[in-house]
Amino acid sequence: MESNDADHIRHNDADFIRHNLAVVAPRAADVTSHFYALLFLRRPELRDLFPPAMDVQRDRLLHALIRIVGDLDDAPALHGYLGQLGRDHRKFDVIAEHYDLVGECLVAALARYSGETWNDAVQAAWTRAYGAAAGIMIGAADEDARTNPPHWAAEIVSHHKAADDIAVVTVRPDVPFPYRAGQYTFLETPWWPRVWRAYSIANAPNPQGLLTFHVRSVPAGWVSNALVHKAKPGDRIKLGAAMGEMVVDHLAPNPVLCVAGGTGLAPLKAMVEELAYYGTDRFVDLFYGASAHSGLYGLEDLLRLSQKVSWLRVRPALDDLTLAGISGGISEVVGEYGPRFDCDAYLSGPPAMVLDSARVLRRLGLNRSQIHHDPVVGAYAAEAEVETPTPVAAEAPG
Ligand SMILES: NC(=O)C1=CN([C@@H]2O[C@H](COP(=O)(O)OP(=O)(O)OC[C@H]3O[C@@H](n4cnc5c(N)ncnc54)[C@H](O)[C@@H]3O)[C@@H](O)[C@H]2O)C=CC1
Repeated sequence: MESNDADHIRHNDADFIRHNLAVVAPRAADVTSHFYALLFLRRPELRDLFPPAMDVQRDRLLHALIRIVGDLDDAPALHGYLGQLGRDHRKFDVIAEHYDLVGECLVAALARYSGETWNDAVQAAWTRAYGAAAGIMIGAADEDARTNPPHWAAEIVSHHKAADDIAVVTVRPDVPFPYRAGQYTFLETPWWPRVWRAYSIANAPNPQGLLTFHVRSVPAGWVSNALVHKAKPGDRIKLGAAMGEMVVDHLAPNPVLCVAGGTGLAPLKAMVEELAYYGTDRFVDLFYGASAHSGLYGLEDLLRLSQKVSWLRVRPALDDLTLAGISGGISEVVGEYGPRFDCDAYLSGPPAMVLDSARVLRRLGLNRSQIHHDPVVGAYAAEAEVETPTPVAAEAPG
């Protein structure tokens, strides 16, 4: 496949691609299955780069395509996303020479499910666009390789159960792992090679270089079950590069609203820690909801911190119980106790909670630019290892 160094996708090509993706959308699962079948037929050895079960992988490809097509008219966003994707693919041992074959298989799979709407113009548009996208991914991966390893090996240094199904796992990477509070990363465990799952880092960067993760085991969740029930100090895992744009500016003057649901607390806890570290003047109102009491496993630490500093207020809520005068689902609670109109809001928890809270905040008058959360599939696919959410306006890292 022809490779194109252009760092943008032509306007006309974008129209052809959008139209074609709408045509194949009802058969999207077949397109991705066919794509991988072609890829492994042509280069069987590439099968070893992927996990034994391909369902999550197929969804990730689809989400990535949807995200790319959604950003076709926004060159900086597209560039940023593709760069991140290129860097992230280093952890799968993907190298530049794989990209041409991937492009050929993708175009062949699209052609097969496009029926009579497929023609030379559509093929040329996909080929050029893929060449440009691959060029950006390869460039970002090469650049990253100058300073970073493809992944970070790390040792588990502590493991404790915060509840029957929740573990707080702390690891020490062998070499420094650069990240910002609020970001997430993908983890690979020794029990499930090639199966990477996203978790947010639950602490701010610290001089010891330790990273903590909050993991809830979900039914049939391979990685989460291994991390909660099998992992112990001394075990070794791998981490992909840090990703995500949900970071907080500790110098801004306006208040911060955090809405956490269950283990979605992790990135918000890291952000609060970072604000504490820099001695912020920002007022932080943290709503923390869970469906069951065990989901409030992080409450004690937060309350302790809120007693020490004047800028943090923590308001827990349980779905069916009144706690400190508050009860109900966390998005309703936020709606009722209302944020300040000039705040920056950070949301993290189950996808439905994030979307619901965002809707509530919009209704209360916050702009889109004031509301921050990870991509609605991306980080949350973390624990949704089996039921992958429907790809609405979504991306999945990897
Ligand atoms: N472990 C991690 O690093 C991270 C985890 N997450 C995600 O956070 C979620 C945590 O789940 P659990 O601990 O089981 O939380 P949970 O089931 O205890 O729910 C937490 C809160 O979300 C609200 N909620 C749940 N479903 C809702 C819905 N359909 N509409 C509106 N609100 C809803 C509940 O009212 C509750 O207040 C998982 O989806 C996980 O993938 C997100 C970011 C990081």
